[in-house]
Amino acid sequence: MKIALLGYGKMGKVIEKLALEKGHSVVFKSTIDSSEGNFKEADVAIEFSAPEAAVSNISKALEAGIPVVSGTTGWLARYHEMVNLCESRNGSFISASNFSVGVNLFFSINEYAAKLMAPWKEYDVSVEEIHHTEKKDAPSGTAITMAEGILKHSDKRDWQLDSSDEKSLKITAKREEDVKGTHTVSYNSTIDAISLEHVAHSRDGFAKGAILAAEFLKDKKGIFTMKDVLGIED
Ligand SMILES: NC(=O)c1ccc[n+]([C@@H]2O[C@H](COP(=O)([O-])OP(=O)(O)OC[C@H]3O[C@@H](n4cnc5c(N)ncnc54)[C@H](O)[C@@H]3O)[C@@H](O)[C@H]2O)c1
Ligand SMILES: O=C(O)C1=N[C@H](C(=O)O)CCC1
Repeated sequence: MKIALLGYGKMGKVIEKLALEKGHSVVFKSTIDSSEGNFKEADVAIEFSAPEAAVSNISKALEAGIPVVSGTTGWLARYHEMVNLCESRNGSFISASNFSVGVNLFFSINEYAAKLMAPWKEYDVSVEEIHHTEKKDAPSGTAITMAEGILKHSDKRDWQLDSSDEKSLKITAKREEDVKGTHTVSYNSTIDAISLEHVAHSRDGFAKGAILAAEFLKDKKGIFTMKDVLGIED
């Protein structure tokens, strides 16, 4: 598979290493200042750039007829525009807040726990995420996906960063040197506490999942999710 890497920072570099180990090739790499290689030759584009760059990168690839796997977070208020563009071009698109297999299993565990906990009103639920200090967006896309999973089964009205309003699901975002990504959902009562946590030890899980998504998407048309890629039921 010939890959175009749109964004060649921490994630682009790990994806390149693991893709080459799997026998794929990287025919194009772009950063904010430069681009090299042949974009149009790619079978698939893997986009991990920056919140302000994602829409332009994804649009360029869809307009060129190249299937797009996008991992960039912090731009999803414009997700529907990319869905519309993909549909109008009969293209192929997967976006995920987190491509790691473990996190996608964790998303299902999180929803199951939220459903189980729903009748037990003495427990207050909250989400915490910790990432490295270079991260541009807060809360993380993963924390937002987790919050959306909890809200499906909860009386809370919405999620809010650092909220003290008890009608909102509180998300706390912490930034610490070199943390790859830690997500915790906690249920606290005056009697006890239950927490579920996912800890990423490296960026390899995100990169492996993005390559799996690219392999899945390469010869398909339409809009897919990581649940489709991994065969996880709703
Ligand atoms: N979905 C996931 O599994 C997952 C995992 C890790 C990171 N991320 C997200 O992916 C994004 C990138 O993460 P990172 O750690 O690689 O960041 P990074 O800052 O290390 O790298 C970003 C790269 O994008 C480039 N870039 C910026 N604007 C660009 C543009 N207009 N065109 C092309 N390239 C551009 C930068 O030059 C840089 O090379 C972030 O939004 C992060 O939150 C998602
Ligand atoms: O390093 C990052 O930035 C990460 N971003 C994603 C998010 O916002 O959830 C996934 C985890 C790593």
